[in-house]
Amino acid sequence: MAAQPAVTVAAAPAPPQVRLRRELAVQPVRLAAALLLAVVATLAALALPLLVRRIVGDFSAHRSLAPGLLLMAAAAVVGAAAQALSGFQLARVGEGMTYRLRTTVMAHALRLPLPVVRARGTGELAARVTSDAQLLGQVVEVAMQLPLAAFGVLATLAVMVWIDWVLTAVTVAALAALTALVLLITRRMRANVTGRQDAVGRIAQRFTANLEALTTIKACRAEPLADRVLEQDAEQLRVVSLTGARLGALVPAALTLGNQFAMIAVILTGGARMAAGHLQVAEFAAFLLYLLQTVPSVNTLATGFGRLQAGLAARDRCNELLALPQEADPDDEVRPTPVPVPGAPAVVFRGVSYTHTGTGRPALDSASFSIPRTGLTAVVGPSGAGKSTALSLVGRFVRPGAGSVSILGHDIRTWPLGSLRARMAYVDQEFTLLEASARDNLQLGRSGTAGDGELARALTSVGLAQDVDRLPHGLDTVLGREFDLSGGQRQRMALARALLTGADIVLLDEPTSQLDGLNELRFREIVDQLARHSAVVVVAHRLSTVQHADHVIMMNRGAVVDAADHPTLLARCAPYRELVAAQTGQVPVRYE
Ligand SMILES: Nc1ncnc2c1ncn2[C@@H]1O[C@H](COP(=O)(O)OP(=O)(O)OP(=O)(O)O)[C@@H](O)[C@H]1O
Repeated sequence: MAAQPAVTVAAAPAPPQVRLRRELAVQPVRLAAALLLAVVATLAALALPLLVRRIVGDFSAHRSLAPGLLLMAAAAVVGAAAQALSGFQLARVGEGMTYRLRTTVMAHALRLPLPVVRARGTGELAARVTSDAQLLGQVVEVAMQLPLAAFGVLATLAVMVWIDWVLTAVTVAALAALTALVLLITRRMRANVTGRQDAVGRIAQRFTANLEALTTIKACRAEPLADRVLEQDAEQLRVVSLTGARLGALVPAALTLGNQFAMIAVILTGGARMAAGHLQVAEFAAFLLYLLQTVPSVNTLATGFGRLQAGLAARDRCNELLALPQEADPDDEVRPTPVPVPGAPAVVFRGVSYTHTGTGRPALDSASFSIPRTGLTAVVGPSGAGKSTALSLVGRFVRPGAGSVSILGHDIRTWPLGSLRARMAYVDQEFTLLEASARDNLQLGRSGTAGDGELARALTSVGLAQDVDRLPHGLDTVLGREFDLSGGQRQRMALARALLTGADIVLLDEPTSQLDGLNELRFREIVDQLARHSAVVVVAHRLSTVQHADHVIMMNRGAVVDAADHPTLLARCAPYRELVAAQTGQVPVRYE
């Protein structure tokens, strides 16, 4: 066997965090067009009160109103068209960013280590790509609207200064008080949105978990219990949302109040100035129109800050997920793929320990064993002995806390993850199928596509050819929803998948649990076929499988008790004898 290299592998780097400025710069042309159109819309809106002033002047001077009216209509139409086009461009930029964010977060989540995904929960992770991504998408619109609204307000104020600086000073004083109030409210909104999104994640997680366990819930009549727990989550979400709604409701109230104060102050001051002869009626009318025109921009500024805070809170939640390291090593892409050492065992465990997150007791405790390059190896032992955990370590779904694992003569850490898994086929306890066609499910894990003949041979080997033929679209039937397979059929489908991969190491976790007598016989034939060229490792409870194995590893409480062939273990290993006796109904198992 090759000497074990000293390997130090850092955790994989996370993908880049979501940075709004960088995201906005991805579509510069579209963004520039949106900005330009928005400026046109603002300028058109600014022209309207000036045109009103001109029309009032024309009216007093008995001049024709037609040119002024025509100009006004043209400014209104151009402004409206520019506003609509700008909004659409912004929406496209926003949707583009949401798409990138969703795909990045989903791709990252799929590459996280299994224990991390389990600890987080599927529903909670799903909430990040649904509700958080949506909140973040609206930030683009807001990020553009805020400077434009600020530009609109400033440009309007400049024209207002030109008309009457005293009235403008009164307006600015009223608006400043309003802005301070709104900023105070929106600052508190960000923390509230984080709390609300956390609560959305919790409810999504619990609901998903309950749907996945729906058969058990129904069978145990546990619907009321599930209702109660879900109601608690919904109540938490309601309470945190109410706090947000309270803050949100304060913003329009503050806006209305501020606008009304500004209007009253301007009317009083304007009346006094007109009485003193410092202001004309036409100027005052134009000023009032400008004041009214600032209202939507000020509203946009105030509500935009709130939406921005919500988007930033969602960004922080997505970034928190993106910061979690992936399971692959950083240099996986460039690392050379090791060549299997001739004659080296398929798998070697040397003093391997592993403790599942959150549990105090190691599931594997200094376990050492070796699995030959070909043949059938059965891993046996009482429930909770650590058999499935050992398989997870071989597939590098988890990494050892101590000790080392070698695959085909090389430390497992030297294998790029993709190359390592390409050498293995793994059939888990749930015989999972993807929501995809039977054809795609069969070819999962295979490097090239298989022809119909090869697929048919694999299906015949596992006794599934007729069942697949009976599906409405044969191999092209999408499995998982209305057309599903029975537990035993799924199990055989997973075996057919293992057959088609041509892997060096085939890991089978309790593969016969749902097979009838005939199919168990078939299973043995398939395993014999596989074991001629591969190392087949079976976590087995059935004596029939164990007796048949070339090599048996007996485990208990995370340790390897003994390893040899079946007759040798029967002769020298008392716990193994007890296990076999229990299988044949002779004596109960007494390990603990
Ligand atoms: N995802 C997990 N999180 C926490 N603890 C776990 C997890 N999976 C297994 N364990 C614990 O690790 C120990 C070994 O479990 P493992 O599934 O490896 O045993 P096993 O021998 O395969 O059992 P069985 O024959 O019942 O499937 C058990 O004590 C179990 O409770």
